[in-house]
Amino acid sequence: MTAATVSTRLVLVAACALVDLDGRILLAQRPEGKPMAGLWEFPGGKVEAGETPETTLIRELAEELGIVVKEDCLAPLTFASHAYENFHLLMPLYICRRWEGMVQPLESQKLTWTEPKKLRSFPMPPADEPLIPALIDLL
Ligand SMILES: Nc1nc2c([nH]c(=O)n2[C@H]2C[C@H](O)[C@@H](COP(=O)(O)OP(=O)(O)OP(=O)(O)O)O2)c(=O)[nH]1
Repeated sequence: MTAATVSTRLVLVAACALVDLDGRILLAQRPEGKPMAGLWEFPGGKVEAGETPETTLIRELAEELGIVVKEDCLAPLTFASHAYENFHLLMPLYICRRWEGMVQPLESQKLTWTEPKKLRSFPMPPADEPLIPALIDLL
């Protein structure tokens, strides 16, 4: 089997950098018991059958944070393409500056708002590190 035919599972995850009025970004800590527990990530989740990345984010942001986001408030910024051991992650990253409701940790996850230039002080999944310069440039 050549490298080109080795099968790897492609997992599509939609993620969102929520940006507040001070230009800070929301990170959520992955809970104990999950892979990469303790690392800080952008809210989001796997795109399920029948969903678009935008509808996934609208669902996940409501479930995880209790906020209502409209599709036209989700702006694509960049994406991650990263080979994990068991799957290949393809993760579009959106920016959202406008939502309804107060951000709450509905899944008992720790949340933090951080300035873009301090993002590197939070341990993040390896797929996320290449995304940081795009956020610093934008904000
Ligand atoms: N939401 C999010 N997921 C990320 C980021 N970076 C990164 O590598 N991931 C990975 C972690 C997971 O393997 C996958 C997200 O899927 P998920 O949140 O539905 O998966 P999970 O492991 O928490 O839980 P499960 O649904 O598989 O039980 O993408 C990120 O910044 N945000």
